[in-house]
Amino acid sequence: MNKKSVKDVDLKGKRVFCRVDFNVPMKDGQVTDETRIRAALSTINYLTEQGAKVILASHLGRPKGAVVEELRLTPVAKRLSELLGKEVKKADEAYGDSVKELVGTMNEGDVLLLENVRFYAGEEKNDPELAKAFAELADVYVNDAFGAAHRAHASTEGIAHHLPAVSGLLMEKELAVLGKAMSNPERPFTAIIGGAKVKDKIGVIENLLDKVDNLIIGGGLAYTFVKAQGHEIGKSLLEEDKMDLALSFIEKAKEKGVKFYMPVDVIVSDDFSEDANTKVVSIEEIPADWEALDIGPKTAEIYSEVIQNSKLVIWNGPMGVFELNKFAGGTKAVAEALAEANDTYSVIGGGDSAAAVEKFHLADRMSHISTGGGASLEFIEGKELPGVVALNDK
Ligand SMILES: Nc1ncnc2c1ncn2[C@@H]1O[C@H](COP(=O)(O)OP(=O)(O)O)[C@@H](O)[C@H]1O
Ligand SMILES: O=C(OP(=O)(O)O)[C@H](O)COP(=O)(O)O
Repeated sequence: MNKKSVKDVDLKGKRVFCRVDFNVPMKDGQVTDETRIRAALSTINYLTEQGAKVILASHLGRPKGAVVEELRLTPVAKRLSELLGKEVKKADEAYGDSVKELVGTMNEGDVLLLENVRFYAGEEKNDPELAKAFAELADVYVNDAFGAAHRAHASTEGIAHHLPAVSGLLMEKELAVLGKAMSNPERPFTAIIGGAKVKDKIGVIENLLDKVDNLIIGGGLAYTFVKAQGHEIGKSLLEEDKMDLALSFIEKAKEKGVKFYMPVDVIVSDDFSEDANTKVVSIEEIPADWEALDIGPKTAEIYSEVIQNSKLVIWNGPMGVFELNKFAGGTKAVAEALAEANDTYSVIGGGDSAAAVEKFHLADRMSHISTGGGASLEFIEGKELPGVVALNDK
């Protein structure tokens, strides 16, 4: 990476404003998935070991510029403190005199977590005044929030214009892993794109066709392609205005010699529920009143074989509605194939894909689970991430 990292600056005794992505799932005031907190530990430990005074900042949820009690970061500070094995002070604000006072009492190696930066309207607007107010708290800015790097906000972008600005270790790792995957991929290189956000993912497919050897389409995304080829898809997910684009991708794949895999069979259902009637049908035989909610067993077998024969696989988006056990088989088969493919480097991106892998207890058998869904997609699409662009060049 051509951006400076925490390893390139002197941190001893410095006040460091470190933006992290602690946007974690919570229930009844408890953190229910701490993946993102754990992922930030290496940077936080590095900063404290170097003798920095560590001021952490994060958003949580989408409070839209107002204080929302359930979105305070207090439970996160508690969990972080347990994981670090040391006290983490928690501020009730994210800038201003009370925070300055707290920072003034910090010793080298101390850790302070600011309040949710999205309690202030200026955060998402990238208000220069708020960016300046954040910057006044510190001597150095570190961005370790890969999951929010696609947002140009006051704490992810604006602040970087006021202080020496470097990446954290997680940010560096995410960019290195994804950068390697996209620029110098081991081959055969396979991308698996599924899920339900058809609009968001169309751009990714276009860019991927220039890079991959195999492109596998699954999940709700598949049926726009199936319909575009003239087949009945019943009530399956469809983005009608993307059908021409879908066809153009199939053509582009042919021109580029990319093998394009689509489901050959699917599990159809007469209702979107666990007690619905289901059956396996070939892709040409989806009944008009039914909805395809998972790939079928033949498709799962074909996809698994492609995975086993790949050296690098990027997977974003489940193959079916894995939240319901009846439609989890395709996603599970893909996750298992990735887990068993020992020679395959596997990169999982996207909140639901990561959750699926967790659900099947296969997370530790993947090579890299990205902390960013939207961010990893935008990176793979070839877009520049504002939170990275704003950092100092090496
Ligand atoms: N055939 C399908 N029909 C409807 N929804 C689907 C289908 N396959 C997968 N999904 C849904 O897609 C959602 C995940 O999509 P998406 O948000 O695009 O993935 P990710 O978060 O991994 O990027 C899941 O909730 C899953 O139930
Ligand atoms: O959870 C996040 O994004 P993701 O679900 O795409 O991984 C990030 O914390 C960014 O959050 P945002 O999409 O509210 O800006």
